[in-house]
Amino acid sequence: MTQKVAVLGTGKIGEALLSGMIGAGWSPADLLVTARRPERADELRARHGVVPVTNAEAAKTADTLILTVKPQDMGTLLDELAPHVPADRLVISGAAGIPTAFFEERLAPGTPVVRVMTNTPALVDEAMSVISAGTHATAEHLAHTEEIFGAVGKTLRVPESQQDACTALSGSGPAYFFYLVEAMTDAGILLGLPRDKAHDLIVQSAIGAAKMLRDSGEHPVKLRENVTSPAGTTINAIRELENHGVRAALIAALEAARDRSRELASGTKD
Ligand SMILES: NC(=O)C1=CN([C@@H]2O[C@H](COP(=O)(O)OP(=O)(O)OC[C@H]3O[C@@H](n4cnc5c(N)ncnc54)[C@H](O)[C@@H]3O)[C@@H](O)[C@H]2O)C=CC1
Ligand SMILES: O=C(O)[C@@H]1CCC=N1
Repeated sequence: MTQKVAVLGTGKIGEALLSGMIGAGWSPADLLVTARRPERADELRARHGVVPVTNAEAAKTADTLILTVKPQDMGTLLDELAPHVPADRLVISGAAGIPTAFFEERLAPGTPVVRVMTNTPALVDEAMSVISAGTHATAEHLAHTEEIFGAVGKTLRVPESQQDACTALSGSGPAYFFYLVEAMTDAGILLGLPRDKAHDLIVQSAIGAAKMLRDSGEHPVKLRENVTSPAGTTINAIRELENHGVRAALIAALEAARDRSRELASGTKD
């Protein structure tokens, strides 16, 4: 039997996932989508050939439901879905903060729930998706979730107690790198480079550094030491980063993101 997968609330993350799944060989005819606005549903059908349905239809028809609405919209979506979701459906949440218990309390007893935190590099099949089982999710449900999210990048299983930390690290992680690139490009302007050239230099340096981090097997400290010549340029920059507390700022920033993820657990906090 064909496995139908529905993405409910198909915004940025939902569409990235769909696109990756189709690229990995899923048939668009087996992918159902829901959207709040009819124009958005039409756009998704035109772009990907997927099948727009209502939330209730998705709940009745699909074997796997992937919920990708904002955490603050999850309670309303679940109120709408709960009467229609049979207990043998796999429900995957892609929302920040919301624990699997939130879904289990609102859906039929025994419904398997898996929580996933992915990130926007899903758009280029380089996502990091972190996966945790709820009370009733089996090894098979986790494997199916890995198959879906494996279409857009890497996956890692973690205990649900680590999800808020992972959200701070990899869920929000791309934003920190974009922020760094933005700030370093400004520095290039200060040093007299045209913006487009500064941007290209930084982006290629970021790609090179990311590949070395992933492929060299070296610790980041060693990689940084290799750049840092005695009495050279880099150590002067590093001293300024330390003087300005950048390491402490990053630690505090990620702690704040983790705390916000915890706050979102109720599914109502604006
Ligand atoms: N943007 C990011 O970097 C990441 C986001 N997430 C999580 O993914 C989820 C989605 O985030 P985005 O894609 O950025 O948001 P988004 O706002 O682009 O997409 C959410 C979509 O859900 C739709 N929606 C809301 N209520 C609905 C309903 N009842 N029925 C049908 N559609 C409904 C909205 O119209 C919107 O198109 C969030 O829970 C977020 O925490 C996870 C990892 C990374
Ligand atoms: O900022 C957010 O809440 C979402 C979750 C992780 C990345 N973006």
